[in-house]
Amino acid sequence: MTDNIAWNAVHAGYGRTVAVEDISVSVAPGEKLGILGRNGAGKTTILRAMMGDAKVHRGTVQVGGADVTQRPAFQRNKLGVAVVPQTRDVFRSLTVRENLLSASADAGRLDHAVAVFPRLGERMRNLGADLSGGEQQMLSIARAIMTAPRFLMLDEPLEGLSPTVAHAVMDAVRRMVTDEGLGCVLVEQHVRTVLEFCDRVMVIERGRCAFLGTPDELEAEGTILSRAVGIAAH
Ligand SMILES: Nc1ncnc2c1ncn2[C@@H]1O[C@H](COP(=O)(O)OP(=O)(O)OP(=O)(O)O)[C@@H](O)[C@H]1O
Repeated sequence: MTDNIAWNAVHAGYGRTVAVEDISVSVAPGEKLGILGRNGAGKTTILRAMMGDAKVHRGTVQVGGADVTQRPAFQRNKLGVAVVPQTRDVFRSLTVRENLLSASADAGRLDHAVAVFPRLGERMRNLGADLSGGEQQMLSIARAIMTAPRFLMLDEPLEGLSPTVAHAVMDAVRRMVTDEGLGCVLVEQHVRTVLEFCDRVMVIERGRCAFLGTPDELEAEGTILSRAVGIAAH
């Protein structure tokens, strides 16, 4: 358990507002947790609470057994947690290479990032602004893995991507989970992708956990999916 990241009875939000309540879940190395819920349910806030970007009113967040609730945001990254935000974290005026090296100057990590996303290797001298949406998403994920995280949290990484590119992105993440033991938290609107990719799924409904279990258990429940996510189970 001490290798995990964990949310322990977390109430979190912005200023005095509480956006999520009583969230408890942990993710082990090599595990894939999906978070589903309607728009505004609180999914991003759960990721932000882990990164120190949302205020934790009650409860604690832990990385590798250490309570990081009161620690500054940059320290969470140092401890091995990275997030790929929904906004795609890419500098448009820098080349792909400069984008990667701005996340970490470690040239060895550059080789790793290109091995994960060979397409970026062909675009090293292109500006971030000149990349396709799919390439920008690959670069955003590649920037996150430059810091050699043990846990990667992805916020709606497939938004706006074609099915082929979405497949390539998820394949790359899957390889890192399998080959490197990366722990993964995936917030995604593509419900089928979450059910197929993840070992466990948490469903958030109006800021609270409505379900936590395996994809099979969730599909068996049926009504939660249609109520909290808006799709039929089958
Ligand atoms: N910076 C902020 N300041 C104040 N309230 C915020 C802020 N960010 C989000 N909220 C509010 O917190 C609640 C949860 O938002 P959150 O972004 O976590 O939901 P979400 O499930 O990720 O939604 P979406 O699927 O639309 O991205 C919403 O009511 C939202 O309006």
